[in-house]
Amino acid sequence: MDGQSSLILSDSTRVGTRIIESLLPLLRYRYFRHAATFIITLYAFVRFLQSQGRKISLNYLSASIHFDDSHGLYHTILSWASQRFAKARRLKAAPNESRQQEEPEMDDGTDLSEIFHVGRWSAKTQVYEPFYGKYWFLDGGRLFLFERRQERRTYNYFHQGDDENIVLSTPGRSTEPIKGLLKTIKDWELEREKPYTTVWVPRSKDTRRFQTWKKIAWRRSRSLDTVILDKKKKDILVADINKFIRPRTAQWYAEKNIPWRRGYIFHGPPGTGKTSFALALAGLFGLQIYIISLLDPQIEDSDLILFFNSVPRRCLILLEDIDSAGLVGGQRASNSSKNGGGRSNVGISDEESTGRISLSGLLNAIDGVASPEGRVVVMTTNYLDKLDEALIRPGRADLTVEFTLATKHQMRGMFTQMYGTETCNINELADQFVATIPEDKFSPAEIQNFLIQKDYLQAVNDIVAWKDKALKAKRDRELKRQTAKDGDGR
Ligand SMILES: Nc1ncnc2c1ncn2[C@@H]1O[C@H](COP(=O)(O)OP(=O)(O)OP(=O)(O)O)[C@@H](O)[C@H]1O
Repeated sequence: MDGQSSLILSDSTRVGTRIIESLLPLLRYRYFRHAATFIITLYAFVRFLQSQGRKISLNYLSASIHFDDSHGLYHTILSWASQRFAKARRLKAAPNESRQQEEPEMDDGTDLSEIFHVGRWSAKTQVYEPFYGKYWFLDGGRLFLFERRQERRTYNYFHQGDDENIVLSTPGRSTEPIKGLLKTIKDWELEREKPYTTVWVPRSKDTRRFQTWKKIAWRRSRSLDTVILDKKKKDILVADINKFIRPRTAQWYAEKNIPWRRGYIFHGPPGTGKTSFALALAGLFGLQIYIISLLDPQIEDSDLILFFNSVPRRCLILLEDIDSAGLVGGQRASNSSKNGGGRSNVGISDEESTGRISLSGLLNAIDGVASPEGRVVVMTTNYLDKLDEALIRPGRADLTVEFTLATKHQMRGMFTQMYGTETCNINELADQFVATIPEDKFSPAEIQNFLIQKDYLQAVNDIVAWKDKALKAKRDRELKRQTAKDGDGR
């Protein structure tokens, strides 16, 4: 420490000591002591009255609606509040990875040859939410309170976690004004350029006691136009869901005593758009998506029933790659293993199997008595012919939709979609592009992967070389597979 700073320190110590010394005589006066005690007591009393008054007014003189974070509207309200209280003094940096918010459309400031540093960029594009606490505001001349709370939950001896909820309150005894506010918030959400889809997956086994599902994403809905399919197939499915989810249909099912449920099977090679189409359908109809992986070792038959029973009334349940879950041929995995067939995850024995789902367990969950009405189940598979008849019978799978390797129509659509905004003769270039690639050889995912690396001229110029190389690679892989199979057979 240099001489100057030690001088300042000793000066301030001396001043402090002098103040205390000058106050000491005052404390000797009785009246002063009484006055000080009175002021402190009065202050504590006023604070007590204030807090009690607040409690009484919130509990008895106000109406409120609570939303926990598993509620479909939770993120809509939070997102609305983030805009409304953007200037609040205490904000919380939104966990971008879980919210999957829209990326701010700002220039990243670097050209393609420079290294783009995600950390530096994301520091500039951080999204904020109101911090936990209370926020009073006026809407339509009425006073409201938005409260964001965090509550510690003990799931079991080893596991604790934080659950969040939002409470909207208003003075008075009726919740109607809050419902009116919620309508405003919903309209605000609808008026946003593109709607969002909420994606849920099951919580881990230890934390399922209080809530079954965990939100993993809240993302912009994929537009149906971006999944390029045969128009007829698309129209049939869209019309089917559109009819199914209407209240009138629900009533009809109830009158006829038929369970109001719908199931679809999407089958086809990998990368042909099965998952993308399911997501786009959910976005189109405003359905939340619940994804169940039958390969999850933490999922047993009883869990499946719990999952199906705890989804909301109208939603889309996505059961992906249903053929790879040990359900092939209606038997547990062990049988296919003993027969030596199938892919590795199918061909595991019961003892080795980490998956604990049986076909009957899955069928029970789908048809369960307590399974909610109005849900749409989409099952995806690469191998329709390997599925058990029981799974694909009408009632469980009402429509079966085939997804094929890219047709000329699809390749054309993908090309125009990729470069449609460029100033070029898009139709002519698309014709040129499509003329060079054979149909039914590449998946739309492969075509997409090629296109995203090129501009429109490169795409047209490089497609022949790419096609030859890709076809050769496919032939080589097939040859290797065949040789390995022949070797095993010997
Ligand atoms: N028909 C299509 N139209 C537009 N894009 C497509 C189409 N099919 C696939 N894609 C693109 O390919 C990628 C993979 O698609 P997706 O995951 O939907 O395929 P999938 O059939 O579900 O594959 P898998 O059977 O391996 O699960 C996505 O990025 C998607 O945009």
